[in-house]
Amino acid sequence: MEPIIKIQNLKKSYKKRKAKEVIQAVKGISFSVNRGEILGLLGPNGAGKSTTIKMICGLVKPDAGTILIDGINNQDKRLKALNHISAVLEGNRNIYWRLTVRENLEYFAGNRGASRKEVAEEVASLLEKFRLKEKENELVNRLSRGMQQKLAIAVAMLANTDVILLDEPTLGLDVETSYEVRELLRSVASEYNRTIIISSHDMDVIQDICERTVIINNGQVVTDDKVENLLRLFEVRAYKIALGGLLTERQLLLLEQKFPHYTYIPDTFQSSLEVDLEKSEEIYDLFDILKLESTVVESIDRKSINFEQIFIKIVKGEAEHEMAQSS
Ligand SMILES: Nc1ncnc2c1ncn2[C@@H]1O[C@H](COP(=O)(O)OP(=O)(O)OP(=O)(O)O)[C@@H](O)[C@H]1O
Repeated sequence: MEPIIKIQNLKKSYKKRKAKEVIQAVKGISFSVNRGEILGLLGPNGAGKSTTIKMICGLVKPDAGTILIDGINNQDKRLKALNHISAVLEGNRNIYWRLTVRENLEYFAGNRGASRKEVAEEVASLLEKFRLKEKENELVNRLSRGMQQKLAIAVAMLANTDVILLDEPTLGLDVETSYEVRELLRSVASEYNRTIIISSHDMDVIQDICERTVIINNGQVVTDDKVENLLRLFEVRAYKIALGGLLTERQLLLLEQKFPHYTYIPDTFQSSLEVDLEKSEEIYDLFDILKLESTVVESIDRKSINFEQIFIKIVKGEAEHEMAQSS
């Protein structure tokens, strides 16, 4: 099936107002988004995520490259392409702060030209699904951040677009509401077959609900893979070893040469050593180094790695070997 969004070689530079300096925010980004998929768009601060999202929504004009939305070029046929997208960006500007929850839902449902009966049914179902019923007559500006966020997502759903773009959907939410929003997003994608693109710094949320992630760094895509694959790829050869004493200078030097990204926490009674192996066989090299000074190995465990740690490795460029071996 054709992807719902296809981005090819997208570029965008900004000119700084006073200085003559040009900032290349996006330097040739390409990726696709499949229908019904929840995709995480990640990257450190300033990587180019917001610029990319704004170009997809037609808020910023690219210098080069194409964005096809359901096969329609969003430069040539802007309105037709944008009919497929709704966005909940920073500050939830897609809802009216001086209207109540119910008024917002009725307004946006009515906007689509639905009949009174349809509007009433849809509003009732969304109030129920998003657990907003008890606050239906509350003004938006008096709601908690979590309630506002749920309403903003409900309103984005009302537009009936194929794609919903969300910028930091769980930012500032308490744990319980964050889980509720995650659950809602999962069901929006599966029950209503919507495609969701999430930009977030919360790796827990990404690991929890995204099937695939596109990681951007310095204006370029550095990883485009399923979350599951990345977790498997990185988990498999990370070891945590408890040692019955300290390592010597000589051992540390050899470790540095063989496993440049090792972590060593010295302790006279029980030191800890964490090593990422490129190949499983390298465990023997590690044992050779330990054997040199007859270091006692008290335990050896597979280190569990979460998505946040993987993200940091990828962004710091420490992941080249893992990525190269998987491709
Ligand atoms: N309107 C603008 N004028 C000038 N420079 C800009 C503008 N918008 C973004 N930039 C610059 O472009 C680069 C990419 O910014 P962008 O906001 O796309 O990154 P981001 O990945 O969304 O970052 P964050 O996670 O901090 O929101 C940054 O260096 C930023 O300072």
